[in-house]
Amino acid sequence: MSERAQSPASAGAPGLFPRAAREVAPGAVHLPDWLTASAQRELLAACRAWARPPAGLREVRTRTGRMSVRQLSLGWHWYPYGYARTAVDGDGAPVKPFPGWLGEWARAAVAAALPGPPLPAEPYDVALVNHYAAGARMGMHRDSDERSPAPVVSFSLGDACVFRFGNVGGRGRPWTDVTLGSGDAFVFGGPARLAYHGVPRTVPGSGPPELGLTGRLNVTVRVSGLADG
Ligand SMILES: O=C(O)CCC(=O)C(=O)O
Ligand SMILES: [Fe+2]
Repeated sequence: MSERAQSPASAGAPGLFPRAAREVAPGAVHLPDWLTASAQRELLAACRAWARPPAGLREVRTRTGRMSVRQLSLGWHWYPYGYARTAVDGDGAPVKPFPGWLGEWARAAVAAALPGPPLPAEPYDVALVNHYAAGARMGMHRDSDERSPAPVVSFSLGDACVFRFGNVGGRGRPWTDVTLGSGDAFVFGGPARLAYHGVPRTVPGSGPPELGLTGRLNVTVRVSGLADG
């Protein structure tokens, strides 16, 4: 992997000695400490505004039951198992817009994590925000409702978690467990784009106290591949 580029979000941070980027599987790269403390505060403030109704944080019911995370969407509303323009399994309100700056953060992370392939031609247009209270988890799944092969970019805030990154063949082993901490980014594209992954546990109380977040937030940024309008 080439030397790590600096993101707009981490450029110029004084005294920051980032842990090294790590390719967990071909196409899947962990970028520790990708967001500065101020970028984390900015993203958290945005999440708090997005979390409010209409089309705010909600419980998600899947085929197999209720998810323990609470979730909201931006750009397109994800529900099991598709995308809509309104919170069809929530309050029915129009989904909040996807902010351009978040797409720029995602593209910067992709450029650093996967320097070989060209950046996606289509703009990032969807984000899913998940809140993990103590005890919440996410089972092994694939992000397969998008029609674009563009890499998924995840940003984490607050409590650390175990992020389990598996394979494209099924929910089982082999997998690699990665600790995602506050400010970390994780990119999965190319041969890893449709790999199974999940969050078996978080570490309650492990987030940076000065951030003031209880639990864990994860924001995954995606290209829907769906037509506008
Ligand atoms: O919380 C995470 O780190 C992963 C979230 C995830 O896999 C998803 O939203 O599809
Ligand atoms: Fe996912």
